[in-house]
This record gives sequence, structure tokens and C-alpha cells, in this order.
Amino acid sequence: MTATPAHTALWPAPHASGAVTATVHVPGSKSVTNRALVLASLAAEPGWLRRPLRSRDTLLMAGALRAMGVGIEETVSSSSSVAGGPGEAWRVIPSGLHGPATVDVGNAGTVMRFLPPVAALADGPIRFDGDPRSYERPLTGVINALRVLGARIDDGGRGALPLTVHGGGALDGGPVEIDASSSSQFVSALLLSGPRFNQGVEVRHVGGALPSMPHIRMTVDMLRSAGAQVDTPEAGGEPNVWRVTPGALLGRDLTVEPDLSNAQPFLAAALVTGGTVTIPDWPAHTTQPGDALRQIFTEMGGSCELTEQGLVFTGSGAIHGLDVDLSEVGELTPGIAAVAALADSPSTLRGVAHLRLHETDRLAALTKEINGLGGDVTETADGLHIRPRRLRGGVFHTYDDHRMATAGAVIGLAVDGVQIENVATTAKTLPDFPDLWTGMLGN
Ligand SMILES: O=C(O)C1=C[C@@H](OP(=O)(O)O)[C@@H](O)[C@H](O)C1
Ligand SMILES: C=C(OP(=O)(O)O)C(=O)O
Repeated sequence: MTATPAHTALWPAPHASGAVTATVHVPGSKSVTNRALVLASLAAEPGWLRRPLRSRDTLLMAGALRAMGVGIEETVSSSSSVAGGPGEAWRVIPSGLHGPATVDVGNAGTVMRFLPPVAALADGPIRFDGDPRSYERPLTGVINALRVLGARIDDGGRGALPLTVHGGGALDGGPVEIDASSSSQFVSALLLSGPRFNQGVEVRHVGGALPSMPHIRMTVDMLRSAGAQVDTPEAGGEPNVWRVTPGALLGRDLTVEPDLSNAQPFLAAALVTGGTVTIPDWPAHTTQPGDALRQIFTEMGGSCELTEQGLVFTGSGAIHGLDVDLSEVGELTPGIAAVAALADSPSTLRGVAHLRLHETDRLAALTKEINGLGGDVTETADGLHIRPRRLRGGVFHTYDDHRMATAGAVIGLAVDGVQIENVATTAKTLPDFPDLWTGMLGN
């Protein structure tokens, strides 16, 4: 969070007049789409990406890879006879990566962390720049590791963006120690390009607790599906050590799962209004952290069932507070905080100090904006205490954070007169949010 922003456009968050009943088709996962784009670009043969997420973060990723020479062709198929069914499909055609090129990372953690290792494999200079907030987000783990692995990087001594990676067409690779306690994306970044390093890579995390472990498991799973050999702590290896063997990556035909973290506000709508929301294509098995919502929102008063139609989530009308460690699923915090502010008992959200360095300082932003509506939230060293109180309408600022906007919309269902400042910031991962939201409410 920075200083209170000037009001840009205000979006009146719709108030729910009763229990919501809806089926919501949630677009593809940001985290899967951006990993798939990187892996397909590093592969030895072309691949397909079906039902990719089309949002600011994924278009920035595609644009950056194109700038380095990768072919990404966007096609739309209306035929269900095409493998993967109707919808959008991207054909990714790898080629020799090269500079000079400029990469706009926006404020996408996946782009600013996953692509410097790719750039180190390119031939020529690749300049990275982005939104002002991207300069403040941690990157030293990736920069220092790449230097140890043989890359030349000019970051003006900042340890942050903007920077230039002077790619030499190949990278030695080998063992490296990093402190990834500020972002799991440091580990994912090094592993994703690891098969293409001459010696592969051995990443050893040293430092405080590692957040967002499901996202690291997603990286490992997707690498293995592309033919990479990865040794992990889970597979009987050393704790906090991951090894990727050098080797060619396969071109895949991958259909992207719905983004379960973006399903969160819609599930919250069922919980908050005592209604029922169905999310089609909810995967039976997934590494996405959003799958934890089945348990978390059940503990908060709902119930759910995985059916042929998808995940059917039903609210009971009651909303309970909870005491929960969210370190594995940090990106769910804003949505959980919004529901907790409407609950019948207090909540403690723990294990998420690193959210201070996300799109905005999410702990400060949630505290300020919920309290601005009459709430009683205090920050702790690693999270939030939320004591529910009757809330009133008012402006809910978003600080260019998509998950602040969707959290405000959840509160608006129950509290009349909430106005979301800059709802368009949801374009980072869910450009259709306002339409999906009003559609869900039958407007
Ligand atoms: O690898 C990924 O796709 C992500 C990892 C997490 O980052 P942090 O570990 O920095 O929280 C998560 O919060 C982010 O939204 C997406
Ligand atoms: C933290 C998030 O994004 P990023 O990938 O930019 O880190 C998020 O989407 O909640």
C-alpha cells in the first residue's frame, strides 16, 4: 500500500437482495498458463495451450516470450471436435531465444521472476522494466542465483527492477543457495528453466519458512509432465532442496484448469448470501492453492460437493470466523479476510507476512479499507486479527491490486453502498470480473 490513491472510477458493488444461485465459468489459471508458456517456449518442439487465461499477466508473459523470438499463435476454435473442445488455443513454437529485447513485466510476479532465467539462455541483452510497484517487489534471490549460475546481469546495484540480463546463449547452471522466504516464485523460476542449463540446477532454500508450497509443487508437476527429471524433498530428498536434470522438454497439448483462486469471490458469494454457486470443471486433483477453499470455506460455514457439474458450494446463512495459517495459500488472504469481516466471530489469519510485498502491502490495505467501512481489523507481525462489526457503505480502495477489488465486491454483497475504486484492476488476472459478478447476481 502507498498513500491513499486519488479516486479513479468508482464501481458500485452490487448488493445481494437474497441467496445467490448461479453457475460461474471461471477462466483459466494464471499460474498454470504462465508456467505452461515458459515451458512450451523452452521445449524442443511446438506445443498447444488450450483455454489459456487471457489477462494482463498472461498477455505480458506471451508478449515477453515473443519479444525473445518465440512464436505464439492465438487461435479460437468453435468446434468441439477439436481436441480440448471449443474455445481459445495458443500454439507455441519455440525458436532460438535472442535479444535485444525489452520485457514489460507490469506487476506480474510470474513474469518478473520466471523470465530472467529464460533471458540468461537467450543470445543478447534483454531489458526488464515494469510498473513502479514492480521495483519494490523482491527479486534479489533470482538475480544473485543467476549470477552464481553464470549469468551477467546489470541491475545498477539495486537488486531489483529495472535490469538487463546479458544473455550468452547458454548458462552453466549447477548448485545454488537462495533465500526464498519472501517469494516461492524464486524457486519456481530457477526450476522452470533448469532443464535447459548445461548442468541442470540444484536449488537449496536457506532462510525462513518458504511460502506458497503448492505453487512449487505445481512447478515440479508441470516440469515432470514436460519430461523433466526433478528430485524433490517430498520424494525422499533433502529438505528444501530441488534438483533438475538437464534435458530436452517435450511440446505438450495442455488444457488449462479454471483459476481456483479466482473462483474465490464467487464461492464467497454463496457463503455470504446463504446461496449455491457451481464452478464447472473444478479439477478432482490439482496443485492449485485455491483447492484449499473447499476446506476453509466449509470451516467458515458452507458445505461443498464435487459433482459432474463441477464444485457445488452452498452457504448455510451462517458465517464463522477462524484461526488459520495461510502461508501455503497466501493469495487467498484478501478474499478470506473479506468473508471474515462479515462473520459471527473473530478470525486470526497467520503466516502471511510476505503479503506486504505483493501487488500492494495487502495486510495494510485490508486493514485500512475494512476499517474504513467501520470494521475492526489489526495487523499482526504475520497476518491479521479481524473482529467483525456492523459495516457501512463507502469507498473501498484497491491499490492496483486485483484481489483487493474482488474482496471489496464480496463485502458489497452484504453491505449496501460499497463502491470499489478502480475495479478495472481485476484485469491483472480476471478481466471479465465485473460481468461475471453481475451475471452471477442475475443482473
Ligand atoms: O508461482 C506462482 O504462480 C505464484 C506464487 C505465489 O507467490 P508468492 O510465493 O510470492 O506468494 C502466489 O502468491 C502468486 O499469486 C502466484
Ligand atoms: C501475488 C499475486 O500475484 P503475483 O503473481 O504478481 O505475485 C496474486 O495473484 O495474488
